[in-house]
Amino acid sequence: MFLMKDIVRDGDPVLRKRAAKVEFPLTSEEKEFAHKLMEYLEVSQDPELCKKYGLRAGVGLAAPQVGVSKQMASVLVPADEEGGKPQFKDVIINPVIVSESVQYGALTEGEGCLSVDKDVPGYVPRHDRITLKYQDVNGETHKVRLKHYPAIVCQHEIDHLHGVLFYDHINKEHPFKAPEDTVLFG
Ligand SMILES: O=CN(O)C[C@@H](CC1CCCC1)C(=O)N1NCCC[C@H]1C(=O)Nc1ccccn1
Ligand code: NI
Repeated sequence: MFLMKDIVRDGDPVLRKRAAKVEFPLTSEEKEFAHKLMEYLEVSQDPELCKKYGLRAGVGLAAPQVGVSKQMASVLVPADEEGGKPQFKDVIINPVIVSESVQYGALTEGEGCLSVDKDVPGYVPRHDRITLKYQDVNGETHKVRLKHYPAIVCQHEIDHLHGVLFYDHINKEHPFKAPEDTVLFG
């Protein structure tokens, strides 16, 4: 199981590389790796296990964050209300945003990253709605329309696969200035 010691931190060049496309069928090692990417999120979102293993709870984890420069990331966006099913849950492989809203969305409290230990305050403007195409571990292609928080999370993960970190998007002069009619939420 991945632990915090396995998570690569900002400054390591692997976080600034463009990750390689994944070929199908996946090797058994790649299948196991994809499972571990999701397992981290599941364990970290369980308060007891999170504490037991000293994890930082996360809703996404990209392969480069554990030193693997491959186009693969796990996303687990919890249900809005207790006990509901997750808003989005899958390991997205070779993801491509095929269309995106003109309108921006941003988390009111800004973003963080398991690979960035410092706080970087400011809005991270992203597309409020996206159409995402990706392959799952079985090589099945999915095309999903996401909006608001799930869309933000997937864009944060896809950025990692392109060597981009959240604070690259923060306006240096006016960190809490967002583009016109940005949807602020969270
Ligand atoms: O690339 C992936 N990462 O860097 C993990 C990040 C991904 C999110 C950051 C903003 C959008 C995607 C992550 O999850 N976090 N960032 C740092 C600490 C907090 C943590 C978080 O938001 N946790 C959380 C939220 C709701 C429910 C449970 N846990
Ligand atoms: Ni991150």
